[in-house]
This record gives sequence, structure tokens and C-alpha cells, in this order.
Amino acid sequence: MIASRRAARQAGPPVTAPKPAPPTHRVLPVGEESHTHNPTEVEASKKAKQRRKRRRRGASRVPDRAIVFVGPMAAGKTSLGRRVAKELAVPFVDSDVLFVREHGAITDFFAAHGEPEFRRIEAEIIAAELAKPGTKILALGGGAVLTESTRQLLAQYPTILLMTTQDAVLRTANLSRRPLLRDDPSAWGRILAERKPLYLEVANVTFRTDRAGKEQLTKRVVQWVKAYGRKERANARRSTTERGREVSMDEKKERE
Ligand SMILES: Nc1ncnc2c1ncn2[C@@H]1O[C@H](COP(=O)(O)OP(=O)(O)OP(=O)(O)O)[C@@H](O)[C@H]1O
Ligand SMILES: O=C(O)C1=C[C@@H](O)[C@@H](O)[C@H](O)C1
Ligand SMILES: [Mg+2]
Repeated sequence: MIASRRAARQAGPPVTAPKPAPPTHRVLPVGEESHTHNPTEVEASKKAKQRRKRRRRGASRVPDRAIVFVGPMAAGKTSLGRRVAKELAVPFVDSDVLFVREHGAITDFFAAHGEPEFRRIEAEIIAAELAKPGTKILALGGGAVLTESTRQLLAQYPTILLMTTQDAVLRTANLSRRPLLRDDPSAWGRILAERKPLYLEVANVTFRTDRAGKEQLTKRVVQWVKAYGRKERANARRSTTERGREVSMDEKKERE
């Protein structure tokens, strides 16, 4: 059976078979690329392999847990977070989106149950998301840092603060989706003044989103994340070696 299938494969299609359709520039699904001998498709396959290799290399340099984005309303957590996640080929999660999925619109929830109940559930959602293994970009709601337990958890995660100015927000953000700002534009600055110390307490680094375009910022944040991952791995290797040395010193002492 196997021999006959091999023979059929070696024999190729019957001479009378209709001519196959001309090759197209279709991008082949992952895993199918190596079954072609068409030069265009071979080239596409090579490029796909290189891309996967680059992604694996990139992924191995990023921290193996959540990378968190914090910052004031409309600073760019969602738009930049999505871009950075795409570039690193890791999932993007937004705590506001998780909340809405479970409990409906945030403004309605505030009106019906009040802010303290919102903060309690928000903190639970964030803690559960941080506890899940694997690299991801996690964007937090603008007020998540108000909760102390969340701030304490963030001490164990690379945390990026996105900062901007009220002028930039009023220029770029869609105010119809932000009724608080539409009705009282100076609310943004007042809220930021109250929260700034909390943002700075949890952040490992700050990027200004009003001073550079999204593309340039994405590159800079990706570079920072990779450098953070490299440093963390180097530190882990160093402390393993040091622990190894301590053990062998102890063994030596015991033998003496
Ligand atoms: N670097 C940038 N340059 C110009 N515009 C930007 C930049 N970053 C974000 N924006 C714009 O600012 C607006 C707010 O961005 P985004 O919704 O990502 O902010 P956010 O921090 O997620 O807001 P929220 O706190 O409401 O969730 C969007 O219109 C976005 O396109
Ligand atoms: O700044 C805030 O307090 C908030 C920001 C949003 O991301 C939402 O989490 C919610 O609207 C509260
Ligand atoms: Mg957002």
C-alpha cells in the first residue's frame, strides 16, 4: 500500500492530466510552505520561515509575563499597546474591555453601582489577568492605579507609563466618546494631578505620547521591552551562577 502510494507520487500526474492553474502570489498557510517547488512559493516559504524565526528570537528576549501599560485617560494605552503587542507577536488585553464584556458599559455601571464597586471588580480582573502565565501586553484603565493592591502587584511586572498633556488630549482624542472631557475639558489635568504620584510609583519607564508619532513610539517601546527582558535574563543567570558558587563553597566547608 505504502509502496504503491510512493510509486504513484514518484510517477507524478498522468501526462494527459489538465495543466495546473498558473501560480499566484497567494501567501500559504503556516505548515504548507515546504510542499511546493514553485519558485515564487519557495521564496514566500523562505520569507515566512525567516519571519517566524525573527518572532521566536524577539519573543525569547521579552519578559515571560505581562508587560503593563498605565497612564491617564486618552494617553494612548490602547492604540500604542495594540501596536507593541503586534510587533512582539504577543496578545493584547485591555482591562476596560474585559470589564465591559462581563458587566456592560462602564458609565452605566458607575451610575448604577458607584465607583468603589467598579474599582473592586477592576482590581479583581487585573489580578486574575496578571496571574495567567505567558507574555502579553496588558493596558489598564486610567484609574486602576488608585487601588493599592493593584499597585503592589505591579511591582513584579514591567510597567510602562504613557504620559501626555491636556492640550494634546483635547486635540487628538475623540471627545464624543469621553463625555467627562467634553463637558469639562480641565477635568483631565485635575485628575492627572491627583494620580501622577501613583503612576510614577508603579512605572519602570515613562514615554511621552504627545512628542512622537505612533510608529516611532512603537519602535522605542519595543526596544525598551526587549532590553528589559535581556537584563532580567542576565540577572537571573548571574544569580543562578552565584547560588551555584555558594553551594560549592558550603560543600567545600563541610568537607574540611
Ligand atoms: N503618539 C500619538 N500621536 C498622536 N495621537 C496619538 C498618539 N497616541 C495616541 N494617540 C491618539 O490619542 C487618542 C487616545 O488614544 P487611546 O484611545 O489609545 O488612549 P487610551 O490611553 O487607551 O485612552 P483611555 O484611557 O480612554 O482608554 C486616539 O485618538 C489615538 O489615536
Ligand atoms: O480614569 C478613570 O478613572 C477611568 C478610565 C477608564 O479607562 C475606565 O477605566 C473608567 O472609565 C475609569
Ligand atoms: Mg484605552
